[in-house]
Amino acid sequence: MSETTTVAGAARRGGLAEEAAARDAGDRLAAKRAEFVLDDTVYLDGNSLGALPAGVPDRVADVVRREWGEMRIRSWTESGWWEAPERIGDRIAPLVGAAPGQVVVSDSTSVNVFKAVVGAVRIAQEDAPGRTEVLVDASTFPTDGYIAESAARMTGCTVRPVPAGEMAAEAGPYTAVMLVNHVDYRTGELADLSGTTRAAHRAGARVVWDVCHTAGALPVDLDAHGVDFAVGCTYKYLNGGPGAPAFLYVRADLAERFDSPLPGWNSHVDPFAMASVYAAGDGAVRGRVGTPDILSLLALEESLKVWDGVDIAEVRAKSLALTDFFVRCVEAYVPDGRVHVITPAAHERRGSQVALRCPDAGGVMAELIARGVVGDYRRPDVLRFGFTPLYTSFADAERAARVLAEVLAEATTPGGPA
Ligand SMILES: Cc1ncc(COP(=O)(O)O)c(C=O)c1O
Ligand SMILES: Nc1c(O)cccc1C(=O)C[C@H](N)C(=O)O
Repeated sequence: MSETTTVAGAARRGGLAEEAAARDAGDRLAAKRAEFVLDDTVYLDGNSLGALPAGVPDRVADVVRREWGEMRIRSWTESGWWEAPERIGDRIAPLVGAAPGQVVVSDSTSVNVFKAVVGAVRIAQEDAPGRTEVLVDASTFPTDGYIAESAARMTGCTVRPVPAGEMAAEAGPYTAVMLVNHVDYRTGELADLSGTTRAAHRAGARVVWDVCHTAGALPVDLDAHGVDFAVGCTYKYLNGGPGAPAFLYVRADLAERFDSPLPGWNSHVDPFAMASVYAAGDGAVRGRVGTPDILSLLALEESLKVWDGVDIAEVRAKSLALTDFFVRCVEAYVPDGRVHVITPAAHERRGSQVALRCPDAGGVMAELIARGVVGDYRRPDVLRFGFTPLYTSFADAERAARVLAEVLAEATTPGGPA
């Protein structure tokens, strides 16, 4: 590298580092970072596993020692364990634009995909028995595709993969259900929830949205858009912890018609009647199956306190500013042609991550992690950086791009990291 290039590079870096500092100083969400357990690492993997909210360890210890250790069985009633799936569902509801009573926290996202797809097909076929097609977005997270395939077989349907952007045009008289990922987990592309839902309904079909990558990252507005069913995980932007239970949304006016394919005793109208004949409970309760995972549920409940007083619209504004800024830093620092941004530039088509196509992405990410910048690698050639506005700073974005440029510069040097 010539001396002139080095000087020009330093000036550019200086400008962006100063801009990052100024933006952090004016960031109204900046104080939220102190509510998480973080270190000097630049953590850009909150779209896979959110960071630990600081209140969780003490709360979990209290649940284990006092509620379980001392109160034992009494806690099902006296500590509010039994109602936790609906209570915590109601805490998540405003974050995804749902009125109370429609969200239950239970099981994994995969299991909820099953409940939602079968439930939606049953409703669609009740309305029109000839509907035998399930459209699944072609670049779906794999679990949704696998489960849709099985759900389809069980309901006399077949699955047809269609790109998320073409779903609206592809829905027809045979379509029972469309299962769509709100954000493409690999590229970060945001699907058109409003238009696709409208198109599904125009065609007489039902729609199931997987909002794993948008819940807690941007306004989802499930009620406003008339979504039928939605599922989402709580361990990404909702910071519920590894394996935290997922949620299921069933629109209020469909609740009565939701015929769950997993009608466990917890979803019964009177579970402790221990009746031999099943009678579904009302509202969100219908989404339950068996005994809730109380330790994880209550850890999640504590995690959700970081959202007190937070406006999701403000989170979205910061997410877009962070991702715009990160892309600018990458373009300024990384030598031309070394990476290709595959996340759409248009705000209305972008989630809360930036994905870069890069040869030897696996080796590059390993080196980034070794240098304190944690993103993730998705095979074969994608570097993925998730931006969690509650704890990611503009300085983090600048440092991540700077370290990426260093790693890539060394990779082209004989004996360099990649
Ligand atoms: C879009 C999407 N759906 C589902 C899942 C996972 O589902 P589960 O929580 O059942 O592992 C993930 C991530 O793991 C995901 O990104
Ligand atoms: N759920 C995960 C897990 O149990 C282990 C490792 C990663 C995950 C993920 O969440 C992956 C994530 N859904 C993705 O978008 O790639």
